[in-house]
Amino acid sequence: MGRKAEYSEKQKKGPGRKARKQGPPTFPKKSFAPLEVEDQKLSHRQKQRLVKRVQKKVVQKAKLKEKQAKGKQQVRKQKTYNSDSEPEDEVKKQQSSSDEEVPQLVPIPDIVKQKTIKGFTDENKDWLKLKKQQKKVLPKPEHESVDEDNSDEEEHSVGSDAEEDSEAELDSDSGNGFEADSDDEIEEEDSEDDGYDGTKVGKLDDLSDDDEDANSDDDFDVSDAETADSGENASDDDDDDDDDDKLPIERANKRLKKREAQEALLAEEEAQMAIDQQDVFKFPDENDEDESGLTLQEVQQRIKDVSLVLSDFKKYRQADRSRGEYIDLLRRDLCLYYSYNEFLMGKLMDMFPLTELMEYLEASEVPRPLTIRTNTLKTRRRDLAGALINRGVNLDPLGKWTKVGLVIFNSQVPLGATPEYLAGHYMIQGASSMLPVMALTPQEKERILDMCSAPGGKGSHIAAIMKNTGVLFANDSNRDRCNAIKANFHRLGIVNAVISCEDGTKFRNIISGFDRVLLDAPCTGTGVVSKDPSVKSTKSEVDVQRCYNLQRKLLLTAIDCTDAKSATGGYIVYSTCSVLPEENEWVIDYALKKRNVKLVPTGLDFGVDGFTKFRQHRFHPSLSLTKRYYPHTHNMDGFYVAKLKKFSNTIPLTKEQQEDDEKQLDEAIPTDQSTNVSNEDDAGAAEDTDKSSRKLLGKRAGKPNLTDIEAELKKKKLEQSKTKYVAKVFEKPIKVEKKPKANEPPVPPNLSTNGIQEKTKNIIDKKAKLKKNDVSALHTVLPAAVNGRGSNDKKQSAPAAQFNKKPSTPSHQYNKKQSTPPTKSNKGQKTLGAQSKKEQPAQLNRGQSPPAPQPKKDQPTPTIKSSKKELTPGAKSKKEQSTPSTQSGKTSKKSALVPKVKVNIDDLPILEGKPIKKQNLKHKSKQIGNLKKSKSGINAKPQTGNKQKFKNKK
Ligand SMILES: C[S@@+](CC[C@H](N)C(=O)[O-])C[C@H]1O[C@@H](n2cnc3c(N)ncnc32)[C@H](O)[C@@H]1O
Repeated sequence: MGRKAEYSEKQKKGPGRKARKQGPPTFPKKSFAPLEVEDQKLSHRQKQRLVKRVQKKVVQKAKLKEKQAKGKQQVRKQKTYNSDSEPEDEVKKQQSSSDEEVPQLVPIPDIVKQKTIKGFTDENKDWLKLKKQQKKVLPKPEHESVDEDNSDEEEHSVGSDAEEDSEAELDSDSGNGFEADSDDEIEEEDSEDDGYDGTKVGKLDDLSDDDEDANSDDDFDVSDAETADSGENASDDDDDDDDDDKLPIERANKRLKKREAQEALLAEEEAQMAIDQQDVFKFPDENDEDESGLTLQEVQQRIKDVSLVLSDFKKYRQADRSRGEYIDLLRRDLCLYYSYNEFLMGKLMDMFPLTELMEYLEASEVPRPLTIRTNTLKTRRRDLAGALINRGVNLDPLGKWTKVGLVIFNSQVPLGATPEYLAGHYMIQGASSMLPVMALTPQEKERILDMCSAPGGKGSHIAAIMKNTGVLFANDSNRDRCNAIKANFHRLGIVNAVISCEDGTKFRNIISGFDRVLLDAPCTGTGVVSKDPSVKSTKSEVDVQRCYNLQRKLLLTAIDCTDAKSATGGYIVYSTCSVLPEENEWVIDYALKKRNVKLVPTGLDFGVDGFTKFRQHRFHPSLSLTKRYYPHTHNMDGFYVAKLKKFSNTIPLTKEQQEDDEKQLDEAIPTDQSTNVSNEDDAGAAEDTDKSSRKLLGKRAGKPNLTDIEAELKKKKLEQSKTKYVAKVFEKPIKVEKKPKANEPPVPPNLSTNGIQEKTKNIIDKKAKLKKNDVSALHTVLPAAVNGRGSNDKKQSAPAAQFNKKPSTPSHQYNKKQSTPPTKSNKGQKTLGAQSKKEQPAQLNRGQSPPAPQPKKDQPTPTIKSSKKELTPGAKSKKEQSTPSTQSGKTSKKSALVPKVKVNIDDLPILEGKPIKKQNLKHKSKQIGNLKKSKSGINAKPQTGNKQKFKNKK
């Protein structure tokens, strides 16, 4: 029958050398467990080791138990603090899980490599080590060195029958289904040896549980010693097992961390106790005069303290102090610390919760990042960025929300003077300024109005999106700022724009039917405090009132200028750089009530929703569609954007209602206050207010309307300024203050006689005629004014008029002033009045326009000529009359006694007070020169001539 077939499978040889090379070794602990099962397969040596190991294990476990029993109580205490101290099983688990990491953490020392080169020549030389030296190394106290050397030795011992052993282990592995390869098994063997040899191994040798147990025996001693040394409590014992596989430095580190954690915990407890126990914050005494001597740090500390009290008022309050008192104190301190006025700080405190307020205030102290907008009419952002980077500008795209914005981190060149800037490749513009235009979503070929456009940042953005098609109307009421629009549009290559300089509130009478309107309204600028810190201390309630009234007027006009039936648009975007609800939500809420518009989403996917309520006020719920931007949340200036859609061109109000609205806006009184006024005052007073407000409207057309409060304030200011003015410059004339009866125009004292008044009137008439450039009339007029009182009249009445109107300084106002008085009186003035009437639709702007001052400029030239020709003969009489004028109505007799020169010098201060005209000044300085000469007795004759010239000229 032959021999029986041998079916028992041959032992698997396992992966060959090539396979061994692959992958890093892994050492799951279980792969070493089922040794009993595979007992028969163990080599003799292995069996010996196993026996040893089991013996040692028993001894070591007994020791361990003993130790644990001792330190149990202390360990428990420490467990709460020490997350690392865990039961033995867990420790083992941890160790086994950390096993895999160990080989990576501990590199094979060079010594080992050298040794392996000696002992082994195959690919295993890297990890197989000679065992010979083991005995020499064992006595070494240092764990690390022992570890290293040990490993070498044991590797060597394993290495001697590496192939066999590994194969045996692999078999066992395959039987258990674990993944360890032959290398792992060999390592395991080595580690076991280490354990038995009682050496501390810090790397591969620690991988098995048995080894840990074995090693822990020695380690206990060591760690005990260490614990004793460091004075640490017994809780460390728990970690000893865990620590076994760690280097001393790691163990020290662990202890340090533990200690730190404990200390932190204690500190926290202490702080909490201090808070709980402290007699919190002592409210400063009102009579305490140390207040003024507080340092900034002390103020800051007090802000913190009061904030703490307010955060848990019941707990920390001082019994006799109300919340209001704390809030007041906080407001004062915040004002002091951040340099705000109380009004604005109060507004901000109303808007933000305390913590957010602090963030807002802090953020407002820091300037926002510098940003630029690519002008897509001329370049692409990528190209621009490249060009600027080449110039040493460090930049980045501004954000995902914009395709044209770049943020500048730093620059070696001034960004307002690079060739790219000059070529119009970009506009320096705040990030927030791009938002309203994005919300407007301009379309090509549309008709768009930018109602308050200067200096043209947003306007030029609109034009760029329109790709220079359609028409952009860029309007601003300020002529100087209009020039800035012009300059920017030129630079940026905008060719589809019409720039106008009109009062926005009147724009509906000029042109309407726009597809879209952007109203970037004038505001208090409370959102741009970091740019203009003066806002913090200068803005008052009056400013806010004035702004929001103007804003409401402008918004209604913007809506009226929009065509609801526009095929592509019918949208209005309203924006401000203010964070105050009065200038934002209130304005929109007002427009929602007064016009056929509704709020639509802005299309901006970030920003805080607008308020639907603010303190006791409630707004239309759709106001949540509007967006707010803050420096502390969006790292951009405080800003507000709302988008309205006009759904009907009809105005849902009767004409009367509209007029009422207009009136109301012109009165510029917030509803609450107006009711107060009407309640408090009688009907007559109310009427008066009405009239005055209408007056204001007339005078101030095109300018922000004044509230009653504002008017009052202005009055006060005016009076103050008068006093100042009088004291400093016009002491003499004002002293004379013999004001004519109420209805009469003020007449200077020296002209108080009827005849002189008549002559004055005549002069005014004639001069009005002169403005018609009637030179022939001039020659007839001037002889009539020969006595020069006309000029004196002007001298004194002009300043009077001037300081009455002085507080409103802008040039357009000045021009207006010039045109206003003539309308009140005679014919010549009527002509002027007619002129000004013609110009009225754009009063502000026209007022600013150069033609208005021209007649005055022209005036002196012919006067001088004529004075030369015709006035010289009457010089004497002039002197006689003009002299007393300076002596404030005293008799001509006295004046006759006064030396001529002195009189004229006395006149000089009056000249100083006149409106500054360059021409006048020139002549005056000449005159002064001459007069001084004459005073010194030189050239007496020409002096009179000069003086007359001077007077006539005036
Ligand atoms: C916030 S700025 C406009 C900034 C501009 N949109 C930009 O992006 O460059 C407000 C402008 O409104 C102008 N303004 C003030 N009152 C106005 C009025 N009644 N009509 C038209 N413009 C007015 C101011 O001259 C100022 O230039």
